[in-house]
Amino acid sequence: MAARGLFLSFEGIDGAGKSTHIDALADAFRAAGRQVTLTREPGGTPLAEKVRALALHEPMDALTEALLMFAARRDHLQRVIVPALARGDVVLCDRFTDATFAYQGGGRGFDWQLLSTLELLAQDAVGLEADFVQKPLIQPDLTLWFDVPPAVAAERLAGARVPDKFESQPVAFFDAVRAGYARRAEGQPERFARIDADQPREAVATAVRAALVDRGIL
Ligand SMILES: Nc1ncnc2c1ncn2[C@@H]1O[C@H](COP(=O)(O)OP(=O)(O)O)[C@@H](O)[C@H]1O
Ligand SMILES: Cc1cn([C@H]2C[C@H](O)[C@@H](COP(=O)(O)OP(=O)(O)O)O2)c(=O)[nH]c1=O
Repeated sequence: MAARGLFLSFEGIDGAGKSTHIDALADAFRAAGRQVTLTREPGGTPLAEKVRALALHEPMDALTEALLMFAARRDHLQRVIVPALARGDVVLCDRFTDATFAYQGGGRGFDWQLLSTLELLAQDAVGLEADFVQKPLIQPDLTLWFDVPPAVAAERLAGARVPDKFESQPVAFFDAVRAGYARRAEGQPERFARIDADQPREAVATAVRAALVDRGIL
């Protein structure tokens, strides 16, 4: 029988350094004999990638943004994440629902309770043919939160790439996004591993591995 699927998400403000560590982690899981599905949000399916292009570049109000994120997420769950977990893959997802709470909730100030309602609707296992999922709400097994002061992240991003709609926000926006992540982590401490990302790359990589080893995942 295939190993049980494992769902890991990677979170943090833009420039925290999460993308830097995902490929190495994928290699570590493959070396341990696991099949890996690497994916991202918003995105991961043709439909969701179209939503990504809109959400990252078009101005819109926070409700429209939140609805688009959850619509993209449901398509992503149906077409990629749930089938991969059913096969027994390790799913490494660059951002998931915590980003909606942090960016649309924390950053843009959208109603937290309403986001929780949308989360229940979009991630309801019923209708996703996920018989193997015991919980009604599909969530990552573990979320690695790369936590870094916004000023440090901004310095890393300066000149690194052309900023999208979110990346060009002021530091105060990212203070609010970071507070959104902290609120989510406080609410679900067993699902979150906070990684101190304000360290050199090697130290961050060591902290990431330690978080997985401590939980018996690697
Ligand atoms: N620990 C680190 N110290 C300094 N720079 C880093 C560190 N980790 C990543 N970077 C650099 O910071 C930038 C943003 O990293 P990236 O992994 O793309 O962040 P994210 O995916 O969280 O937005 C990249 O140029 C990357 O090379
Ligand atoms: C998943 C998600 C991302 N976002 C934002 C956070 C990021 O600024 C942006 C895209 O994330 P990301 O893939 O990290 O950007 P990049 O490829 O440039 O590293 O979308 C939301 O606002 N809400 C969401 O639900």
